Amino acid sequence: MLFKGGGLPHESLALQEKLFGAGPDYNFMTRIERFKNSLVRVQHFIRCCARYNLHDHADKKWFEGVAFPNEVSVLGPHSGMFIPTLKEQGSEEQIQKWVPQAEKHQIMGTYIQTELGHGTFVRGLETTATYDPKTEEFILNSPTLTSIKWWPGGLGRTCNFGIVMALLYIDGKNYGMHPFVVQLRSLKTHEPLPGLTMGDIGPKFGFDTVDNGYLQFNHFGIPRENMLMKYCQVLKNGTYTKQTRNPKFSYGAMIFVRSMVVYEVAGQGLAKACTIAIRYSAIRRQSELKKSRPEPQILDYQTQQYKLFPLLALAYAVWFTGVRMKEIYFMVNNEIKQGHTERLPELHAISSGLKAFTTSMASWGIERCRLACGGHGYSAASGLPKIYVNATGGCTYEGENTVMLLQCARFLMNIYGGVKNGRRPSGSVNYLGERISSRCTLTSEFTLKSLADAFKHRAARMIKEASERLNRLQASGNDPEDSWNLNSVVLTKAAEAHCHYYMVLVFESVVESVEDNCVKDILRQLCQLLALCGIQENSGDFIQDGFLNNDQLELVKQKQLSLLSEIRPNAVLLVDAFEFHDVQLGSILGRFDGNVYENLFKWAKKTPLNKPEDLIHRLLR
Ligand SMILES: CCCCCCCCC/C=C/C(=O)SCCNC(=O)CCNC(=O)[C@H](O)C(C)(C)COP(=O)(O)OP(=O)(O)OC[C@H]1O[C@@H](n2cnc3c(N)ncnc32)[C@H](O)[C@@H]1OP(=O)(O)O
Ligand SMILES: Cc1cc2nc3c(=O)[nH]c(=O)nc-3n(C[C@H](O)[C@H](O)[C@H](O)COP(=O)(O)OP(=O)(O)OC[C@H]3O[C@@H](n4cnc5c(N)ncnc54)[C@H](O)[C@@H]3O)c2cc1C
Repeated sequence: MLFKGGGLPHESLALQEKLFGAGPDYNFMTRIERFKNSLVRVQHFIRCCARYNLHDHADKKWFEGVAFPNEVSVLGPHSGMFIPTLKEQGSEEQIQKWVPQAEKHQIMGTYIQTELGHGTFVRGLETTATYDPKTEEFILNSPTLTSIKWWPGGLGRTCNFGIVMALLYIDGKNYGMHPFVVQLRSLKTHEPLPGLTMGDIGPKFGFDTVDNGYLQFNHFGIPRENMLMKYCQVLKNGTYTKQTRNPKFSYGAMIFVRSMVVYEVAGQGLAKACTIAIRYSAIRRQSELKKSRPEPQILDYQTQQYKLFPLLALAYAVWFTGVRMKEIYFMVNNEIKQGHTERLPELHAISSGLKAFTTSMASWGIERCRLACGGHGYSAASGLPKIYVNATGGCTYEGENTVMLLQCARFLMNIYGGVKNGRRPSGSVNYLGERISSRCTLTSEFTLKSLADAFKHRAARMIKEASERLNRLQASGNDPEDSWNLNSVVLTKAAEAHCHYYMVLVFESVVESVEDNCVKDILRQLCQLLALCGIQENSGDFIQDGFLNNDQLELVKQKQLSLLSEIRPNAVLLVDAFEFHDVQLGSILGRFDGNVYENLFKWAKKTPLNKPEDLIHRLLR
């Protein structure tokens, strides 16, 4: 790749230094300043991509990580949702009409689905698009207060286009949710078009650099050609035609982002937090390990290793799983483009499950990294608060995690039910076709195969028991909906167990694929630690059916603790291997040069509160 490893053109780094280092620091800005500063960088980013002929996706992603460290810019919804939806849901003519303009940033778009009153329940969304054959227009309207579009990124002030998800009505009949391309603002004045009320929804937990906004339609007309018509069409006379049986094709944008979130949000966020916490733990000396000996690196305390090394293993696991999730998405998406939709249900399930599982684990892990860094971890200078608020949004957007796990569970129940009726499962659920062996193959050697088999056993057992409990609830007189709700905690745990097994399996396959024996051994240690911690933290799942006994759990704990000291010598190298540039990390604690104290002091002295002309200073005189 052109830039991987910091070959960024000097001026961009200078800009970054100015914007992030020498110039006004992100942490010292107000929300409005952060938003405006982000727009300056968006313009610079777009110019640099043109100037350096940056087209490779990985290069642009790397450069984005430098230009927008641990933050989402308006390019997120534009490139991550608006353009992919045009490409996936638009007809050839529509793609030709809008994609070139969007890719040249002549129009900036977002994905407008969520409303004040509904986010999870897409079928409950209320915005309407009523076809008028006389004018050959769709009339978009927000019929209620709760139907006001709410949350879309870039909607508040920036974007002048959007893909609006609305209920299609023709002759009074509701055809369900469909995507519509809507121009929101004048391309000359940037003012909202007549019939639209728009604005920013106000300060949030994070995402300061994105103007998440609201949009209210007041009988707003758009041309018939603006409904994305790859899979279904509305003819001039109002006739509705469709080329697919699957009504969920209009949900495609969500699968795409969920599939990307695993690597881009969970993987990157946790890997950065581990880099900061482990580098800092190698710098920080504190307390006394041995009488009259110098203060040790805090990374030499077993408790510090116990906090951080399982997270390092998890960061590698989520990173590898995110890479695999992207591969699967593009593979299945290509199949769908050729008309083979058989694997769409599995893609929906695994992307929903892994998005939920990995963003939850990453949020928990990033916070644990902060806690391991003492007071300086609590400072904005650590970069950890910004990494946290950016990553944890992923637990909510693109489908709240609980709801996503239930979607995954729904697929698992369908598959398990099919197995009982003689259907052979394949892909990520092929193990559900195997007989569940109750014999545990775990030995003190803890081979990756035996560890993966333990997680396979746990997932298969929990899915089987969730299915049986669902049947019992129905057999005892509950209707299917109540039975599902009364079983939903068990169902989410079965989905988590499935995702956990999938992640261990991916990690095992990566380790086995490594040729260099030294690297293989180190990655094997991380994979073992990931699995052993998973067993330890969910031991109830492994002993409930007698699969593991207390003696084996004791062996698990001993091996887990011995791995900590085995990993210690390579810990810093393992985070350096993520190759984050200091600008991407945005952390004084995690600086590659380790020069923490001097830069922490310099940074603090720059804080606006220390400016002599500052108001408080005058008040204190
Ligand atoms: C990168 C870095 C970024 C970084 C930048 C990120 C910036 C933030 C961007 C954020 C953008 C957003 O949040 S955009 C808004 C995101 N919103 C959401 O994700 C809403 C979440 N809710 C939903 O997706 C839906 O409501 C869902 C929960 C799936 C339920 O949908 P329905 O009620 O229509 O469907 P159900 O009745 O549950 O299921 C009916 C069948 O349809 C199937 N089904 C459901 N959804 C399906 C789907 N998408 N594809 C295929 N099939 C699907 C089910 O498996 C069932 O199959 P059978 O079992 O075989 O019948
Ligand atoms: C940072 C950020 C960026 C966003 N960007 C966009 C965007 O660009 N475009 C866009 O359209 N939207 C966007 N969203 C909105 C996002 O998609 C919704 O917030 C999300 O889908 C959840 O819907 P909701 O907020 O209405 O929560 P609700 O659906 O009201 O859920 C609230 C809680 O209720 C519970 N719950 C809900 N349904 C169920 C169920 N079926 N079973 C069990 N429990 C349930 C869950 O605990 C859930 O957390 C963004 C949100 C955030 C936070």
